[in-house]
Amino acid sequence: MTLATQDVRWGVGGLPLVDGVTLAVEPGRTLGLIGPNGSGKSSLLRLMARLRRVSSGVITLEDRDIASLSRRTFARRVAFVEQQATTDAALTVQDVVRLGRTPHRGALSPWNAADAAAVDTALAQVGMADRRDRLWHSLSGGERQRALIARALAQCPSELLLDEPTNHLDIRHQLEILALVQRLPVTSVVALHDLNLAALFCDRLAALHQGRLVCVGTPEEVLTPEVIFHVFGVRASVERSPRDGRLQVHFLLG
Ligand SMILES: Nc1ncnc2c1ncn2[C@@H]1O[C@H](COP(=O)(O)OP(=O)(O)OP(=O)(O)O)[C@@H](O)[C@H]1O
Repeated sequence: MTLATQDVRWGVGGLPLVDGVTLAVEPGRTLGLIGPNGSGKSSLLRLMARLRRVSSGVITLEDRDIASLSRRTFARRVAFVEQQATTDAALTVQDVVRLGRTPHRGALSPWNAADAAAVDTALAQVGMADRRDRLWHSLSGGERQRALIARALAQCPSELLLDEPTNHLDIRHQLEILALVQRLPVTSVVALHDLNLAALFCDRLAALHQGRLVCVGTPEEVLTPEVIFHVFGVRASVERSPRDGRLQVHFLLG
């Protein structure tokens, strides 16, 4: 396992917001975090990204407590694309993506061919190469999202954490970005609201409810009408598409 959480708890003012979560992500696979608003997905990702410290329990990367790793070692391995991340409006797309190279460069080392290649590849992967000179403030919400994903990819991480990466994206870019994440030889943890996209692109899913892990397994195991009702309070039927055999969640109204 590359990234794993063991009985992780975190809360504010005595209120548990992540409550005893034990999870492991298999190398190279994509784990989807699903759950309603406020169920703890972002909080868990922020703990895994070391932006917060666990109150108890441990998060490990290759069996080492992430709290014991140097900042640089951690940043060379793990990239995080936050929800609603902001950046300096005076920067260009290219400037922002170049920031992803920071963990790989010494304070005095010059920008080199490997840095440039990583930035070029990342921009191409998210379809932003033609907008590399655009100023941040001139970008649409979806273009910003793609630029932030490119910054994470330029970091060349072995673990990629994504909080609602498809939030601002049109359907083509939603499909392209998630297909890219699935295809990349990195271990990914992705918070997603769209259950059909989660079923399409994640190898395993973890369902959170009120900070607790309710169910973890393959999309078939997790996306059952019972789990969907328990977690989201919504009635659904789950079928296999006669066209391609993929799992499809239909929400039942009324
Ligand atoms: N710093 C904080 N102080 C107080 N409460 C917080 C803090 N951070 C998160 N919370 C609360 O913790 C709960 C979990 O929030 P979190 O953002 O992890 O949920 P989420 O599953 O990512 O939700 P969403 O789907 O809306 O993004 C929410 O009730 C939120 O208000």
